[in-house]
Amino acid sequence: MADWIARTSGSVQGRIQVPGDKSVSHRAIMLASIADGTSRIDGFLEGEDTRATARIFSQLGVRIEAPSDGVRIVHGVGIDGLLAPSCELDCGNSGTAMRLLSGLFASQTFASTLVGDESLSKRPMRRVTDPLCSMGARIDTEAGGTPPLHISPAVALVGIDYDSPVASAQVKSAVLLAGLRAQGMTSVTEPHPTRDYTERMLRAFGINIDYRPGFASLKGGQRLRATEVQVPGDFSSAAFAITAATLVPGSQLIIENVGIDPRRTGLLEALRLMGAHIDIHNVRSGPTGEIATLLIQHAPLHGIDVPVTLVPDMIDEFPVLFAAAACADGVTRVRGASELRVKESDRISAMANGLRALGIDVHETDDGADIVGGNAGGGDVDSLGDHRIAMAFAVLAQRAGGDVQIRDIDNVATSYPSFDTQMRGLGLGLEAAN
Ligand SMILES: O=C(O)C1=C[C@@H](OP(=O)(O)O)[C@@H](O)[C@H](O)C1
Ligand SMILES: C=C(OP(=O)(O)O)C(=O)O
Repeated sequence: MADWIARTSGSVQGRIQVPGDKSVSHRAIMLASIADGTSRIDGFLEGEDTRATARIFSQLGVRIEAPSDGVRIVHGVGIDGLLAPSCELDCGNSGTAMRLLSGLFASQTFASTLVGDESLSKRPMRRVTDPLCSMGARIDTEAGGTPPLHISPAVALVGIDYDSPVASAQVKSAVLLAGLRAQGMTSVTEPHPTRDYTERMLRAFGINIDYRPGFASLKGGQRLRATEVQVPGDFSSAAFAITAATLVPGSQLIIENVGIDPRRTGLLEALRLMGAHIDIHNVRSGPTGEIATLLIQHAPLHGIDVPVTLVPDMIDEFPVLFAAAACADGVTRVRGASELRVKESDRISAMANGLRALGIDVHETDDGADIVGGNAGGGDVDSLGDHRIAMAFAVLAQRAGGDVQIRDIDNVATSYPSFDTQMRGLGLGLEAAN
């Protein structure tokens, strides 16, 4: 189990591109694998989560070439061409992989078992198995609704008009992917619009799909056509450098080629409400939403009540928002974010405990926290094996009064393997502990 030591260094300076978007990379492999023909993916995230998805399709008979870093050539086998697996399919740490694949495999005529690591094995799966089973799928979980998922060969799925109780792109995507091979129409309505990459990318792969914010609908029985996918930089990875540059005096940072879809960039809004200086330049449209260059300068922050409507748009960015709040003047209140308790770790407690270990006052609630900005000191924090908790504390340490030891950082490789090298290149104080 590896640790980091992170500490204040100089200002954050430079120009970077962050690795490819994780959500788009997962979907690109999945859709290209079940398409007719050969697809090319550029900018693929070379992370453990997305590589796990690619490995699963290789185990189902899809030939996937990796001629160079970030490139995949996927020889699609068609929607009915996947082969029965001869082993359990390992989704690693990835909720996205397990939930989306449960939808895709629910309609297959072979049995499959989806397993995950210790963290994924604790995450709730009924949010996907309930709607899938009401379409006719047969999926068994552990007693508490947790993995492994044992998916029985499908008889015939029927379309569903699903009113999702949770704002989750993973739930929406699982139902839509099952709908590809279901009889009739499959529709999903969400309580709050979430990222629409599945919808956009299905359309790019030739599927006739109707969608608008908070709603998507498609007819079963269509086939996918191979295409080229250009994966944008992952805003959720950019979030760490954005926050570091905001927090450290004298910083000036440029991040190029980042996806700025509004369903992903709630953190920009929240940081701006707190006083951040972030400019967006060179906006252009791409197949998965707008892409831009971000220019960030240091600015002193003040506490805010994070608007509840922003929560789904920044769902993966709360760990680093907590870090920003710890350095802000006054109290930052987060509410309506109970989903954070069922991510790779319970992200509310993980952040609250770590912040307290550094001397920051935090009051937890069921669905959020009040973070009292102050002067963080050095100390020892446990990431609980959660990539985003580890990276958030690496950012906060740049403003701490002493060394911060961050425990259990290996899982950073799931989403951002080059994080430490890239951050050191920008001037952050971050090294492996021995
Ligand atoms: O669809 C996706 O790619 C994702 C959706 C979000 O999860 P939920 O659907 O559980 O909100 C997000 O937290 C996750 O990192 C990726
Ligand atoms: C929650 C995350 O991913 P997943 O749900 O795919 O594990 C994340 O990357 O922060």
